[in-house]
Formats: sequence, structure tokens, C-alpha cells
Amino acid sequence: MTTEPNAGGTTGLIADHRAVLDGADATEALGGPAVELRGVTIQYERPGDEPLHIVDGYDLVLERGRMHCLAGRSGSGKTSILRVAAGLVPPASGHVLWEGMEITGLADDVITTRRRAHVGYLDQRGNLVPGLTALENVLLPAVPDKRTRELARPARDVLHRLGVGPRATHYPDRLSGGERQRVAFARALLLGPAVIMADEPTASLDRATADQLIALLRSLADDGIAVLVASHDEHLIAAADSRTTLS
Ligand SMILES: Nc1ncnc2c1ncn2[C@@H]1O[C@H](COP(=O)(O)OP(=O)(O)OP(=O)(O)O)[C@@H](O)[C@H]1O
Repeated sequence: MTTEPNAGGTTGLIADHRAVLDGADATEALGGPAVELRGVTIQYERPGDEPLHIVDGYDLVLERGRMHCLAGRSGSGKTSILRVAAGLVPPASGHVLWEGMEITGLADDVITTRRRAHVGYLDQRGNLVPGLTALENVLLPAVPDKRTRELARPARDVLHRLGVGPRATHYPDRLSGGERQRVAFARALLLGPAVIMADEPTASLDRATADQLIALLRSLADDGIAVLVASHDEHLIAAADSRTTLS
């Protein structure tokens, strides 16, 4: 496994996403990197065999405004690291911090509440709810706190900024793959997270659509969000500021 910086970067496409919220509950920065992994070990038990080690003592510091790519062949452990960074599963040892706040060892419901405020997570499928329109999907993170009415306008604004404003009333089966991904990103951005984490966001897209999505991710980073992606897409790896190559 190697971690190294990349060269380059592109100009942002959207304004500070916190402005999208129109002042409505942009998460206050707590200080510290958007996401930090300290000495993280991930392993899976295998009956009748040695445990499978994904990483041992892995460190990652990701500041706002930076994009880091977890790269490596299929099965090398990209998703595993992303899920630990997102607090979806605990590491075997080590620490996970969001904006300087340790989440390792907290109760699941506490992590879930904090994740909603600090992390926008997109899994491999994007997972829009089929029976809801694009706008209703974007508003889902506002449901637990009964804020859908309050955040309806910011939700429309973020769809617009991501270029899918005219699709707000469409159901997912009426959207293209690239539009679905943009709606999923809009949903992840709604509550103004410090970091967006995305698992293979370009995997199901054609090259041109994938490149548009990469430009969007780059612009999110350039506008001050931390972006952590897992991907073996060479174009996405090249657009990141740094990468960890798993083997
Ligand atoms: N919950 C689990 N229990 C046991 N083994 C697991 C578990 N999750 C993943 N693995 C194994 O860990 C390894 C890494 O899986 P992971 O999904 O993190 O890789 P990946 O690099 O994201 O792969 P891909 O690019 O195919 O999505 C694989 O060998 C996988 O089979």
C-alpha cells in the first residue's frame, strides 16, 4: 500500500455549498481535518484460515478542499476503508475522527446522528428511492429532524447547481445514470457536510458522463469540501490531489 500526492487540479464549478443552504444549518466547522484515520487496522475473520488483513496501522488526513482517492484492484479493500472512514463499521483498532471529533467507540445511534451532519456518503449504487421524485430523494436527510419544509428551497438550489434542477419532479427510472448520480450527490450535500465519501461513483457511467461527474467532484473539493473516493477509474485517480494505492 502506498499513499502519495497527485499533481494538478481544476477550477470549481459551484459556489460554496454552504451558501446553498441559505444559512439553514450549515454545520459549524469544529476544527481538525474533515476526516482523519489514525493507525487504522481493518481485518476480516475467516473460518479455518488466517484473518484477512486489509490495512494495518493506516493513517489518512484529509482536509477540506482536498480530494483523496483510494485506488487499487478489485477486492483490495477500497470499500472497506471507505466504510470505516464513514463510521459504518468500526476498525479492528485505531481511530476515526471527523473534524477533530473522535467517533470510534461511540454508540451506533450517536454516530448516525453525527454522520448526518458531517458526512455525505454515496454507496456504489447511489440508492435513490424509486417511489420518490428527485427532489423528495434529496430531502430524505431532512426527514428525521422534520425539516423537509424548511430545506425544500435549498434542496431545489442544490439540484439546480448540480445541473439537474429541471429533473426535480422526475422519478429515478426517468433519469439517466449520470442524472441519478447527481441527484444522489445533491442528497449527500443537503445538510452541508465537511466531507463527501463516494464508492466507485463512475463505475456505472459511460466515459463522457463519468468525466462530467469527475469534474463535479473536483469542483466540490475546490469549493472547500473534502472528497474521499474509492475507485479504479484512472481519470478519477488523476483528478484527485492524492491517492492511496492498495495492493
Ligand atoms: N464483511 C466482510 N467479511 C469478510 N470479508 C469481507 C467483508 N467485506 C469485504 N470482505 C473481503 O475483503 C476484501 C476487500 O473487499 P472490499 O469490498 O473492501 O474491496 P474493494 O477494493 O472495494 O473491491 P471492489 O473494487 O470490487 O469493490 C475482499 O476480499 C472481500 O471479499
